[in-house]
Amino acid sequence: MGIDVVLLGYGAIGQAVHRMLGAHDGEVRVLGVLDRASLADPDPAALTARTTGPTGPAGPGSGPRVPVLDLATAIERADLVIECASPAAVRAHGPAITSAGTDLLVASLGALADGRLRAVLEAGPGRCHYSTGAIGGLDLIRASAGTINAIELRTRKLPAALLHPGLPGALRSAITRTAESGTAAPVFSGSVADAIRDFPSNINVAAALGLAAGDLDLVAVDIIADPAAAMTRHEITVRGEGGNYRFGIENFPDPANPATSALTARSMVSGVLRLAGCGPHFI
Ligand SMILES: NC(=O)C1=CN([C@@H]2O[C@H](COP(=O)(O)OP(=O)(O)OC[C@H]3O[C@@H](n4cnc5c(N)ncnc54)[C@H](O)[C@@H]3O)[C@@H](O)[C@H]2O)C=CC1
Ligand SMILES: O=C([O-])CC(=O)C(=O)O
Repeated sequence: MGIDVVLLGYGAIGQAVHRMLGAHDGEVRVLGVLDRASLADPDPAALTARTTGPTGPAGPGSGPRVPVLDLATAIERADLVIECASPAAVRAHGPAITSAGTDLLVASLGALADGRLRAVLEAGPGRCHYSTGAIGGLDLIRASAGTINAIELRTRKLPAALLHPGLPGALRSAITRTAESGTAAPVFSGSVADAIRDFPSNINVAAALGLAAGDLDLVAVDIIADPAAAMTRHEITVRGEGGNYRFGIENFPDPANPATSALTARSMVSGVLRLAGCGPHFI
C-alpha cells in the first residue's frame, strides 16, 4: 500500500517536503529527486552533496539521502511527481509526466496561466493536481466558481524576496529604491498574466486564485515591497453573487528561501497524504 513519489525540484520546498514525508514512510515513499542543479553535474560526490540538504536548515550532509533520477526513470517508477521547481519545469516536464499516465502535483501554478499547457496537462491520462501552496480559502473560491465578480490579491513581501535575475529594469529599480528607503511601497499592479510574467516564482498564488475561480481575468494583483515585512502577507478579497469573502494570510518565510512561504511545503505534504488516502479529508 502507499504511493511512490519523485520530487521535481529539490530546493527550499523540495527538501522541506522530503523531511516531512519522512514521518509518513508507510504511506509515501520518496524514490528520488529530479533537479536541474543535480542533473547538470553527474559527479556522484556532487550529487550526494546536493541531495543531502545543502540549503535547508539541517545543512549539508545532515538531511535524508535520496537518489537523483532522470525524467524517464521518474515517470516509469513514480505514481506521483511533486513539482516544486519553477513554472519552467512544469512547461518542460509536465506534458511528458501526465501523458505517460503519471500523476503530477503542481506548486508553480503560474505555468497554468497558459491555457494550452493546462489543456495538455488536463488531458492526462495522468492527473494534474493543483497545490493550495501558500494560501487558503481555495475550496470556498472553487465552490463559488461561476458566481464570482472580482478577486483582489494584495501581496506584501520583503524587497529581497521580490528581486530575481529576470526582473525588468524599471521594476528592479522600484524594488531596490524601496529597500534603500526603508519604507513600504507598491511596486506592481496588474493582471495574473502580467504578475506571472514579471514574478514567475513569486506570485503563483495569483494563478491559484484564478484557476479556482475558473477565470484568471477575475483577479487583480497588487504587490507591495516592504522592508519591514517579517512575514509574507496575502490579503485576498472576493466579491460575488453568493457572498463576499476576505482572507488575510500571514506566513513565515521558509528559512531556506525568503521568497517562499513555509506553509507551501506543508500544503504539499498535506496534498500528498490526501492522495495517498490518509484522512481526514475535507471535500
Ligand atoms: N503555489 C504557491 O503558493 C507557491 C509556489 N511556489 C513555486 O515553487 C517553486 C519552488 O520554490 P522553492 O523551493 O522555494 O525554490 P528554490 O529556488 O529554493 O528551489 C527550486 C529548485 O528547483 C530546481 N529547478 C528549477 N527549475 C528547474 C527545472 N526546469 N528542472 C529541474 N529543476 C529545476 C532548482 O535547481 C532548485 O533546486 C517556486 O519557483 C515557485 O514557482 C513557491 C512558493 C509558493
Ligand atoms: O510563498 C508565497 O508566499 C507566495 C509565492 O512565492 C508564490 O505564490 O509563488
